[in-house]
Amino acid sequence: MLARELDFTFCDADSLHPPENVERMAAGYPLGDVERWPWLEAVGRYLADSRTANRGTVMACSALKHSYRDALRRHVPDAFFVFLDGPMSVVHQRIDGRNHEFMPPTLLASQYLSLEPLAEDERGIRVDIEESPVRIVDTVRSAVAAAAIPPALRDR
Ligand SMILES: Nc1ncnc2c1ncn2[C@@H]1O[C@H](COP(=O)(O)OP(=O)(O)O)[C@@H](O)[C@H]1O
Ligand SMILES: O=C(O)[C@H](O)[C@@H](O)[C@H](O)[C@H](O)COP(=O)(O)O
Repeated sequence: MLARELDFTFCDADSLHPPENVERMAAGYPLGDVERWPWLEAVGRYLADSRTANRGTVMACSALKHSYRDALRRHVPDAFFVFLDGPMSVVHQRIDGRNHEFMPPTLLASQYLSLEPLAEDERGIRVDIEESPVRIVDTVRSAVAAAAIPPALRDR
């Protein structure tokens, strides 16, 4: 939805996991840093290639830790992160009600344990997942547009 509004391409980072990561998650085991680094590199490369092709991309990605986002920023330094924030109970309810190719709902708790919210020094925005999708897209679109204005020209 956001990609459509921005006229960007969309990619789900789930599609960039190597098969062994997919097998691991499907078997109910959480990934660790070791398994995530090659995946994050693939995500970063995808974003850098999009940039080279002058194409904006919305990447749906569980870039849970600051260090993971640093890895992505090494490929695309001005990446804008949208932190979809909300209580675990809400996410639990939602993923219980969906069909996912490989992620069992039992892995959710470990995702929250790894989660590091966006820090002050990170380019991006936090949005509340209990808002409607339309409202979230609107908020993000405005934030992306505002972030595109050079700091020296803001608030004039
Ligand atoms: N803002 C929202 N309000 C209500 N339901 C939502 C919202 N965002 C996502 N959902 C629902 O939550 C479920 C999980 O969403 P999904 O897009 O699969 O999440 P993920 O970000 O983990 O890929 C889906 O059924 C989706 O329709
Ligand atoms: O780093 C990880 O542990 C995985 O990337 C993991 O986060 C998985 O990809 C998603 O949780 C499942 O995909 P959804 O984003 O669709 O829930």
